[in-house]
Amino acid sequence: MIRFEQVGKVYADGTTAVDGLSFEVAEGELVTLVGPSGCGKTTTMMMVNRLIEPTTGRILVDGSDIATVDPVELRRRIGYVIQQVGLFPHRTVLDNTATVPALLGWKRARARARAAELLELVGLDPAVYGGRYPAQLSGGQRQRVGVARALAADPPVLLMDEPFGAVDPVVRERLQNEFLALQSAVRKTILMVTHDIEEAVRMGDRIAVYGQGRIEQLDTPRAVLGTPATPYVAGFVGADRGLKRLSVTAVEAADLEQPPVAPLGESASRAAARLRDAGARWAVVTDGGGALHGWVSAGALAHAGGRGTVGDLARRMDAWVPLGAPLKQAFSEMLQHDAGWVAVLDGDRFLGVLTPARLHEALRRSVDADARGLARDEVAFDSVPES
Ligand SMILES: Nc1ncnc2c1ncn2[C@@H]1O[C@H](COP(=O)(O)OP(=O)(O)OP(=O)(O)O)[C@@H](O)[C@H]1O
Repeated sequence: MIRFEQVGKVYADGTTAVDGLSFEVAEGELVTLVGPSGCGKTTTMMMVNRLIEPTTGRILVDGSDIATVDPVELRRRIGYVIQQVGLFPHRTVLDNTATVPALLGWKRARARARAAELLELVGLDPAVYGGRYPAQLSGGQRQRVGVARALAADPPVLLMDEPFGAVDPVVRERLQNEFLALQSAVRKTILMVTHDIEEAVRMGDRIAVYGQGRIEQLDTPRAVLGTPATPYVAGFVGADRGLKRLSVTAVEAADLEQPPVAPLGESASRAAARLRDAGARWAVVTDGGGALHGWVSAGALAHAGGRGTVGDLARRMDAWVPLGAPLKQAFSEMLQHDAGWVAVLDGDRFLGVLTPARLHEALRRSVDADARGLARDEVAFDSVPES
């Protein structure tokens, strides 16, 4: 846990970088600090590992006032990931990753084994990359090594300053997703600085939106996008904040449509008759246990001339998302597979489909629910006026 109590920093030349900061990052929580250049984000973060000393107030890490902890000792308990990564150029990837365990006095074999494990965790095969030097890696690979190194000594707290800033947007999104998956396993307490609101929304359990030297709003991404606390925050999150909500609004069971379902073994003629009666143009195909197999069109069933089973005519269904995935992922699957709907699964069990109309509905209900302080399932489908 990291706790700021009335923390301020005035630099020697009289610049007030931050003033009266009081907030907490709970254990296992990831808080993103976002705001324009020069608003005090980096100063805030660097005070936590005492690379910068506050002029007023105090900061507690896991209950102890860090002013009373030896800075070197403190930094060993706090992983630090920075944009320039800061790998040692003349040390191999494995040795770079093992830096902190080595400083902590671990035996060489143990430190290297731990480093190899961490490289594996961030998606770098230690047998391939462990012996390379930083210059022999791509930008994205270097960033992964930076993350592996910060995690190597298993510190409870991580500070990340624009950790994915130096790579192109595609690699950045992949690294962000990988890091989120990693975080759901390791549950570190994290402060992450970014100037990119998209990144803040995607990564943060909560977002602190900075104005000049102070926090204007500290809340969940949904709340910041849905009900910005001040005109400044509204301006900062942008006019397209409705679109950004796609990233933070989950697919729920109530959003789904239930098309006809045909099991693999059903005869084509029976399925054709059912679809005709239902006026449906296609059906979802499941195996005997309710798992998604694919889909079949009414046309294909009708043309089969009464022969064969649904399984003979079924096509693959690649557009699917797990229940709870962000709406953005569902939308992206639709576009990528040029599909008019995506299947939604719980494990491999088919639950229903999300159509563009239902996606739009889910988004509008979520906006309405936030505005009224309700859960989404408390907002009736027809309560949202057509825009
Ligand atoms: N050593 C220093 N001496 C004087 N002023 C400083 C010093 N370091 C930072 N500042 C000033 O403090 C303010 C906050 O800087 P800080 O680096 O914390 O901002 P930031 O939000 O991280 O910005 P960026 O997104 O550009 O990195 C700025 O006005 C900056 O010019």
